[in-house]
Order: sequence, then structure tokens, then C-alpha cells
Amino acid sequence: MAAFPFKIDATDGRARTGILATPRGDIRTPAFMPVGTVGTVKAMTVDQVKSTSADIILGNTYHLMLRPTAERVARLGGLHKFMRWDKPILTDSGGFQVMSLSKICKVKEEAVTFQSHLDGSRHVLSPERSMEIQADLLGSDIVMQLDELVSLPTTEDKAADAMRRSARWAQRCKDAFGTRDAQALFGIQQGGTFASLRQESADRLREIGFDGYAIGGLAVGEGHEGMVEVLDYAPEMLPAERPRYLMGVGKPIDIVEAVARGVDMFDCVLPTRSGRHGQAWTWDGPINLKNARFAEDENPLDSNSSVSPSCDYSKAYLHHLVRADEILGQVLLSWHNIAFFQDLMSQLRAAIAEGRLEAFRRTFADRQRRM
Ligand SMILES: CNc1nc2cc3c(cc2[nH]1)N=C(N)NC3
Repeated sequence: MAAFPFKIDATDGRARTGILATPRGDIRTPAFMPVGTVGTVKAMTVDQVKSTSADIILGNTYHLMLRPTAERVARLGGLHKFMRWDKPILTDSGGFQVMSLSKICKVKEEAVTFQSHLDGSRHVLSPERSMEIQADLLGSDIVMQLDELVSLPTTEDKAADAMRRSARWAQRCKDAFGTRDAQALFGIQQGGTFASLRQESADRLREIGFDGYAIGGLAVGEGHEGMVEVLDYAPEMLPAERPRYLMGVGKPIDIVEAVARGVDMFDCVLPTRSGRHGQAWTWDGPINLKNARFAEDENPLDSNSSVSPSCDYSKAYLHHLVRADEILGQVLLSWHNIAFFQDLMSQLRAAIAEGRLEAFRRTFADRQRRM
């Protein structure tokens, strides 16, 4: 019995639009999850995040277990209460961050041991411990299995070994997670850029049975073409009746291309990270407000978007804030970019519902290229 009902309201080619219903609220798909790594969507208050119409945000096991520790978050009532976000939260399991952030990490069948990138302290993360942190201590609504990351390029043998370990860890996560009505557990497909391994991974995850299925091992340096090549077959290997989540993606054009290939959920640091560095995403592509051409440009960033909070501020003012490295510049551009990504998802949902995704895709790609 699936923990969260997933109702697909319309399809257009391989794309779907629907609702993933959770006890803390509905998630309209295709959905973009702002990244709230250490219990904050950086430079934004939860009310600002809510104002963008985001239905769900992401948190990270790796970061929160190091600081303030998962036990402290639990003592303070769990992650929702701690950060005052009462809508759904999806937490990543730590696998990716341990292997990409921590100093020294050893991957064994039993668990991953690593040193904190903050103070060098030693930590152990097993499938069981990751489930305890996410489901019991942080109290997240959607829990991700612990998986093993392989950095690209990799050999088929290495990708196969890591995928099979991830599949064994998937079973251990399912056993440790148990059956819960108010929380969901997602499996993560691995297998690098090898279709046969991706198929084997999907088959093993389906046998174990999950509430949703993520595509892992992408957006790790394979480039746009490499990613799209895998997306031409990987999403459809996963059960059609459950949500499909492409982890760590991505640029607006990547999201559009992945939605067209059957992906329902996304997360990426791009809108907030690029916003903190002066970049604003618009329907005509990204611009950097540091650029001198904006010094006396009195036009707003996105005149036609009433939602975007930065529609009241001139580019000249944003240019000034970015040049002066003022905190408000980081706040307004992060807010603008998250609002833009939510606008994009809302337009994608409408295009699928009205059967005009192909036309949307073409127009969008042409406009983004213009910059
Ligand atoms: C930024 N790119 C990216 N690719 C990812 C891939 C994964 C992930 C996070 C990612 N972020 N988390 C996992 N637990 N596994 C796969």
C-alpha cells in the first residue's frame, strides 16, 4: 500500500502532471524542490519560500547530522518545527554528500565511515542509521534510501558494483523504515550511463517496492548531452504509477527536457546559489546583475511576472546591491530565482494539461538561447 496517493491528471507524450498527496500537503507535479540544506533555503525566510508557491523543500541528512546533529533537531521537535516549515520536506540520505563533501570516506558493505568537512570528527552512516536520522529524528515526509555514488567517468564494472550495493542497501532501508502511513520512502536508481545496469537497478527497486523512485548518478559531471542520453530511457524503466525524481537537476532547460521524458520531481541549488552570486534567471535566459550594462537600467527583472518579488526593484538597484555585496541583493535574487523556477513548473504543468508541451519546449529553448 503506497504511503502517499499519486494521482496523474493528464499526460502529454511521456510527460505527466498530477498531485502527490501527503499528510502535510499536496505536491503539484512536475515539482521543483528548493534546497534547504542545513534547515534553511539559503538567504530566504520560510514565508518568502511559501510566497513562491513551492509545495515542498529538501533537507540534507549529511549536513544536519554534523550540525546541529539529528538528535538535537529531534529534541527540538523535529525539522519542520525547528525551521517553521509546515509543508512537506524531502530529505536526502547522505550518500551523495558524504562522497562529495567529506574529507576521508570509506565505503564498506555495512556502512560508510567519514570525517566531517567541518571539524574532521569521525562519523558512521549505515542504511539503518540514515533511516533513523531521516524518519525518526528529523521527521521528514519523504525519505531517500542510502546509496553509493560513483563519480563519472567510471567503468561498467565499478558502476555495476556500486549499483548492486545500492540495491542491497535499498532492501536494508526498506526493512529499517518498515511500514509507515505518514511518511514515504523512495528508492534511487543507479547504474551510471549503462542502460543494462539502469534496467537491473530499476528491476531490483521495483521488486523491493517503494513509494517513489529517484534517478541518481546524474548531474555529476556527465554534461547536458550525457544526461539527456540517459533520460531517453531511464525514467520509463521506473514504475509509471509512482513519482519519478531526478536528483540534483537542474538548469531550466534540463528540467524542461526531463519533464518531457517523464520526470515528476526535481531539486537543485542553482536558483539560490546563482542568486547569491548575482545571477537572475528569466524567460530570456540568465543574466548577471554585476554587469555594467544594468547600472542605470530602470526596468524590473521580470515585468510580466506579478508573482516575482523582485518585479518592483529596478535592475539598476539590484546591480548596485550586487556590486556593493549587500545581503539584500542575495535575498532578492534568491527569492526571484526560486519564484522563477516555480513559475516554470506551473507553466509546465499547464502545458501538459493542455497538450501543448512540445510547443512550450520549442519556444522556451529558443528564448533561453537568446542570451
Ligand atoms: C547536483 N547533482 C546531484 N546529483 C545527485 C545524485 C544523487 C544525489 C544528489 C545529487 N545531486 N543524492 C543521492 N542520494 N543519490 C544520487
